[in-house]
Amino acid sequence: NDYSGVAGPLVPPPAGAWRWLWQWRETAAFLASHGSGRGFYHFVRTRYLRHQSPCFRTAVLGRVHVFLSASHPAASHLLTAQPPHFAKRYARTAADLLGAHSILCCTSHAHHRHARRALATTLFAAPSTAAFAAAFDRLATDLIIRHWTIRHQVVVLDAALEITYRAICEMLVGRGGAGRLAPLQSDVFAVTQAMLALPLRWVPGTRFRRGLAARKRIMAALREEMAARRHHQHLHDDDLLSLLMQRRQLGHPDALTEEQIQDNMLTLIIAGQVTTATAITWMVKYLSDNRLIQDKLRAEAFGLELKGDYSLTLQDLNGMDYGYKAVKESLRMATIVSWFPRVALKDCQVAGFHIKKDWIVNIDARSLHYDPAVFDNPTVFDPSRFNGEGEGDDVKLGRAQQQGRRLLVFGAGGRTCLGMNLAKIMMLIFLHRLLTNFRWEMADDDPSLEKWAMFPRLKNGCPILLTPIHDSS
Ligand code: HEM
Repeated sequence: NDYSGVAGPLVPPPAGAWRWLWQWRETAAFLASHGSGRGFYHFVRTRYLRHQSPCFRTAVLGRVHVFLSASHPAASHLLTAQPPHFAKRYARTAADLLGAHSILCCTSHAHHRHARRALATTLFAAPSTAAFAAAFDRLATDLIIRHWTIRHQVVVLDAALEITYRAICEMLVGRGGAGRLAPLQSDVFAVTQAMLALPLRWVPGTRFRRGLAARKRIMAALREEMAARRHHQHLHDDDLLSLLMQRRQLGHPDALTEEQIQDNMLTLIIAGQVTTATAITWMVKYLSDNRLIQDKLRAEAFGLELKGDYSLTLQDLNGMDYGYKAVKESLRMATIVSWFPRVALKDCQVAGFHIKKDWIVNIDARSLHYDPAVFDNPTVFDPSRFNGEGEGDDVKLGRAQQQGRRLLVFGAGGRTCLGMNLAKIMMLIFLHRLLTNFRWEMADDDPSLEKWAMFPRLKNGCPILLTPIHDSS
């Protein structure tokens, strides 16, 4: 699918009454691919093939959607230049579930800038990143060394969801507050599941209604936590909630309101937990399919010569050169967030295509990550494609540099993922602890994807058979 540079016509839909039929069929095909084991991207791939263009038009649930391959230069312009006539747009259901103030959903550039500055300056300061790595290492060690040692078979996705949830909650509300959020993991899951559901808010028992009810319980818990902190004047420095509440008390220019804080706490959990757990799961799967790479990574991990009951630091993670490449390659192959939606605020041209006001342009990262013109042998898991990426100069880019720079796993421009360093830290730590304690292989090779999942993931959750290192070496 090398479509870069090609600007074919944006095939118009049939006219008149046939258009309704076409819209209905497109929606039905989209929902059918979601509800099948092939995953929702099947819908997109088949349309690229049909239209033989980097851009095609479809209609889902009454909205016109344009898919634009991120291989096309116009796509990176849309992401990085953030032209004022485009705004980020998730489905209405996402805004209902995450809240009107969620950084993921706010469409106004000014509101977004304010929320992003408030969150980025508090959350991602260097000391909090080191503390986060230490907390995640404690959780991963507890899981892999203490719990997995007595098991022969484990399901990676379940375990990864559990520890990413706990790590993110601890970062947001501290270890004490995480106790209040711990019982709400199933509610967070219900909100995630509802994000792609049909918005049947008045029909009892629907996924969307369950998601809204779950959001209410999470918001109530966050309100209680904030009230308790205010009551006891209990605003420590070391978690995000305290920092945001302090700023509010002090009237800081980057302060968020109570509602903005609550919506964004939920957003960070949703944006960070399932994405990272899914990425960890795919990484484990790719490495069970590529045992030589698994062994090479293990050699690097043992070569770090960390002694005794060590805890991993950011400096240790910096030494995991091949590990880092494996993380990047897993992210490329899995492309957890397949496309990034933007809405046109007026009629305009994109890559020679006429786009009308209110159409959604989805910038498709997956087609870029599997484009052979950009990534050599894109269906092969090969961390060494990034060898030599940090070397050379900008004028004459080597192939590895080109491949590294075109990666779009965390988006680009002003809406780039706020948690990308945290996600990479979690993946590297998990990888290191698994490699240094076990060899593993898949216990069930069924490639089917989970139906109706927000991000593509294996239906079986990636069950693996573990062999402790000291038994097999
Ligand atoms: C492997 C894991 C992750 C992946 C693949 C991922 C991917 C992405 C992508 C592609 C975007 C941009 C979407 C767009 O432009 O439309 C994004 C945005 C975002 N991500 Fe992540 N993410 C991950 C983990 C995390 C974590 C751990 C957090 C925080 C705890 C997080 C918080 C956010 C936030 C707040 C945004 C919105 C940024 C904005 O709009 O300014 N993500 N993520």
